[in-house]
Amino acid sequence: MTIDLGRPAVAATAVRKAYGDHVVLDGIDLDIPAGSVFALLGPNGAGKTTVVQILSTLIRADAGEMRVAGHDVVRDPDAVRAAIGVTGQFSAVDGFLTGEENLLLMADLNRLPRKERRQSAADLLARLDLMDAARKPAATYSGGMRRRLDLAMTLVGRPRVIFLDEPTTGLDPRSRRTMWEIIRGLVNDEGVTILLTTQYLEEADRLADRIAVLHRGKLVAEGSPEELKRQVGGGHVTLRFADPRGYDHAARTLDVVSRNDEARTLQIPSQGDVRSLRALLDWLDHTSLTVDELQVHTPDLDDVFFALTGNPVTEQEPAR
Ligand SMILES: Nc1ncnc2c1ncn2[C@@H]1O[C@H](COP(=O)(O)OP(=O)(O)OP(=O)(O)O)[C@@H](O)[C@H]1O
Repeated sequence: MTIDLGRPAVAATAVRKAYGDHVVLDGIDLDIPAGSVFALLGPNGAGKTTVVQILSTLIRADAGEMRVAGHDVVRDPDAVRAAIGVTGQFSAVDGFLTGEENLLLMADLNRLPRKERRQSAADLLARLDLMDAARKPAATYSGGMRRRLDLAMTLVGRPRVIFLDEPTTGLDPRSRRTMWEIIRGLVNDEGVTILLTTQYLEEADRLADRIAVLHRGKLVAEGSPEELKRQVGGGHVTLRFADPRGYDHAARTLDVVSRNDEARTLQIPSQGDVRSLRALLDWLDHTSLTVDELQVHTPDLDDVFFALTGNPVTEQEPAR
């Protein structure tokens, strides 16, 4: 597999798409270096799937220049299709076939040499943690297993650029973590480029080298996870105190972002990292204050949207 590290795997400028007078994408620019993970973050209806559909040649933009894996999306869609893999919210998995049969079928469709097909299927089943279920019908798979099989099917064609549309939406935390490990492994081991869409800041944070936030048809922020979190802030620890004296003392001494005198709770800014939590716990120990409850709140999509747009997350009404 060729790895063109540093060269853009996806380069798009001024991409526009409207449905009637619904402007879904209002001039979007993307520049994704090969061998990196890029996360497009936004709530329901923000236009994330539309971006994936346009870049993967499934639908046409109204305007804009787009190149994927070096090929022009409009003028050379076949070359783009040959270089990419897409897994979306609607899976290509056939429930009547076993995991292995689904992969062999895909190998067939991708015209893999006959003697490589079984090996390719076996390798992918191992890599995607599906060995135990290889001979079971996909209809019996859990949501996480189905997503992994779907991704395995995409990998049969050895794509250089992979679009993952909300790869973990609806999965339980354990399946989500397994998926994250697999995605990160793909980038580290094979140098593929991944554009993933997500509604979860935590997912973008864990996986992406760069994150862009989509809001009302425009990218309202772009940067590394650290840059974005710095911009957003929003992390805090909530402390609930057992008695009013302790509460008053803490309220006077700590750096408090908000307080609720009735519930005797204080919110202290914190990114939730071990060092600042330890410092806070040490201080509580030292002062012998009794805390009934401690809750850590790490920034999420709500915080991102509030910080960047002044609006809470709602289903996105596209620009008109
Ligand atoms: N074929 C279509 N005809 C009309 N409107 C459409 C069509 N496809 C998408 N839209 C609208 O475009 C907007 C963006 O949709 P899109 O699916 O790209 O959002 P999304 O960010 O992927 O959201 P979700 O997380 O719900 O998938 C929505 O308002 C949607 O209703």
